Amino acid sequence: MLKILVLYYSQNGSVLNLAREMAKGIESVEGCEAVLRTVPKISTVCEQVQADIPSSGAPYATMDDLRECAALALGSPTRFGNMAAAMKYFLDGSSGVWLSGDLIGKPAVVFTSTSTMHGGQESTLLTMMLPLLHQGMMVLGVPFSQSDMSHTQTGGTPYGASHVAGANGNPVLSVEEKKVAFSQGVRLAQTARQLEMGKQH
Ligand SMILES: Cc1cc2nc3c(=O)[nH]c(=O)nc-3n(C[C@H](O)[C@H](O)[C@H](O)COP(=O)(O)O)c2cc1C
Repeated sequence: MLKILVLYYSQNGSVLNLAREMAKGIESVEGCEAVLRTVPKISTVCEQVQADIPSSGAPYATMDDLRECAALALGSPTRFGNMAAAMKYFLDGSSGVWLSGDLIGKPAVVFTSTSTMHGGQESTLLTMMLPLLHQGMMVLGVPFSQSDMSHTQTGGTPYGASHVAGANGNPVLSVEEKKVAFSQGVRLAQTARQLEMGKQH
């Protein structure tokens, strides 16, 4: 089984729902398993620590999850046009993985959620790609052959799946947002599989 890491941060469930659709897409590809992981909140109060295991939801990711994955789907809410600090903090701790080169040549995708339509989805998605490129990953987008991309009235971008949650933070995905996220999971898993098969020859 190829383990594909779906690493996300979500406060109100929007990015979590995208992660779940992505995982369904991954698991629809034969031989691929989605491993859902999250990261803890961070605090400006340095003394404050969280339990090692969250009280509910996906377990916290470790650096070994990163090292051992065959591919990575990385999701974060948009915070002022960028990824959330909690995800950035986790990635900033991955220099050991960078030194080992364990992510070089592995495929990756990114996804996000915003409250507003023009609130920075593209800037978040594009900047989330940067640490992955430094890690040597091969970043995939969403092609317009995915027909929902041309019809969506909410989320779904060529840079990655997305959701527009609105002012009240509604985490329920539109049909198109679900389909774009699912298809991105499929594309990631199929690419990981093809790369794996190439190694075996
Ligand atoms: C500190 C902060 C900054 C935010 N910045 C933006 C932003 O730049 N653009 C935007 O449209 N929404 C912004 N939002 C809203 C979130 O991106 C949005 O509610 C998202 O759907 C949350 O995802 P989640 O439900 O997975 O936590 C911000 C929210 C917070 C708390």
